[in-house]
Amino acid sequence: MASIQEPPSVKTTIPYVGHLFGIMQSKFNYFAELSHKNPYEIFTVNMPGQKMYIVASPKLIQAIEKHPKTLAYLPIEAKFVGRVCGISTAAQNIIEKNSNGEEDLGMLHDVHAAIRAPLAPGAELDSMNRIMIQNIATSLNGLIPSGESRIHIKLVEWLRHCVTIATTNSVYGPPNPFKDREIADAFWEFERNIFSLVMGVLPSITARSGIAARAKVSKAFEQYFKDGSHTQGSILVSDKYKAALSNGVSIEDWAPYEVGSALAILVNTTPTVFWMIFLVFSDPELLADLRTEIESVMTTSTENGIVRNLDITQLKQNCPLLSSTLQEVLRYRSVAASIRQVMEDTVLNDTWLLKKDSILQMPSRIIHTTKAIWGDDVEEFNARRFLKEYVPKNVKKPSATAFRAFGGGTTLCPGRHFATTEVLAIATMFIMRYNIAPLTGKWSLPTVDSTNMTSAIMTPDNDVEVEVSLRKGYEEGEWAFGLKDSEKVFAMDAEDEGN
Ligand code: HEM
Repeated sequence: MASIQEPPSVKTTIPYVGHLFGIMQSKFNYFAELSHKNPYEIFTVNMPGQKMYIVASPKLIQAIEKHPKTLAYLPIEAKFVGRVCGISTAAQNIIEKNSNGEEDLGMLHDVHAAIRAPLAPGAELDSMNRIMIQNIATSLNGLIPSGESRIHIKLVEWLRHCVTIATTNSVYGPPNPFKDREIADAFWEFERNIFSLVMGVLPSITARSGIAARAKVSKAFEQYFKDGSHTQGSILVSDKYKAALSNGVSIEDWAPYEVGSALAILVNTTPTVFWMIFLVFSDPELLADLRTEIESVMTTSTENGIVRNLDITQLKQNCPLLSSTLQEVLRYRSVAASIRQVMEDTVLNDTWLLKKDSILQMPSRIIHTTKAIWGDDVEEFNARRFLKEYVPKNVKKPSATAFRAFGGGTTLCPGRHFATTEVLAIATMFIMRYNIAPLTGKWSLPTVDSTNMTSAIMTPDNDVEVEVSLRKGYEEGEWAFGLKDSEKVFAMDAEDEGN
């Protein structure tokens, strides 16, 4: 039997002041570079007052997911929710009680169950998806004013507003607080300030504008719940609210918690759709191939004028290059941290001893940039990488578990079905309907240094100003989306395969 030992320590050169900085590092290349220089399947990074284990192997990640109670996520969320959301001590105590869902009890346990059910394939998800795609069609139908053939936009800003409105209208229903542009802008101001809020060092000075912005969105949510507006929203919003209230949380505390929850549903979709559009339009050959593929499933009716229909179910099932492109965008731009707290000494695979109170991280950036998994071209964007017939150079076909953009195990992103529908809807309509050209004349990949700790996808440091013009031959008529029921799961993540 192999000897049991703690993972080897690896020297770091950056000064850590706490594990929050460790989480930030997983957003950039730091841990990936460290891991590629020290090819262990798991290693230890010692920080003052905090030991952190960094995992670099998909096989070991699978072993970790088998210990959801001892290698747990919810106690970490319980610790930070107060700082992110600014809730009362009474509510913080409720959240921390049974935070690991002991005996299936506890507020976080109940809220998480209320999140997962409506976002799983079924009638609830279908109804949210339909509202979302309807809103996207409205935004895109109004992008170029009637009678004009082109417009200049800031791509990130435009996409962020389109995604914010489509997602929140679908979650919060007609009385959606985000419909008020001031509330939506305040939410994004709060998001920009998350790191200072979580750090908690003199927040009234370092996170002043974030606190004010959060209070503004929170007030709007307080009114929303007091008016009973959640009864007009999705089951997602009303069941979460019921779960919180039944655990004794007040409306005044649930409102700021809801602001924090909105981070999960909003922060990753805009950068994903931005990179998808950027990477497709900057590669004319890929753009042409995608247009041919999507054209084969697009239908056009002329009964009441020209109406072009993009059926999302068809796109997901019958456009392999489109699916592969989205998966590769997610692989190439993912910076998910996937954090766990070690609740008690745990031995993995009869080999690695993980000590109680340590933090465990499974950064997607390490797995997604390992040559031994993906091949020598791992650093490049290759839209064909996920096609069934694609043969990578110098390596076996990567195991599906090496795709970590939606995390995995107990924290596998429950919004992945909704998110892939949203990204595909926006991206395919841009691809089929418009030409896009950067105003600088050149597609230059933006840097991503300001990527925030809440983001699982790199966010561009600068916006990209583009000219969007109507595509020749597609100037006339209306555009719409179709969506059949989601009984058949679209398996973009290995954990959905076999459904
Ligand atoms: C392309 C867009 C998206 C990406 C890449 C993404 C990715 C992720 C990742 C990596 C996690 C953490 C997993 C882990 O720690 O192992 C996560 C968590 C989560 N995501 Fe997503 N997400 C996206 C969109 C969405 C959307 C649209 C929703 C809701 C409608 C959503 C809801 C959530 C929730 C509620 C969690 C927390 C789950 C938990 O704590 O157990 N996500 N997401």
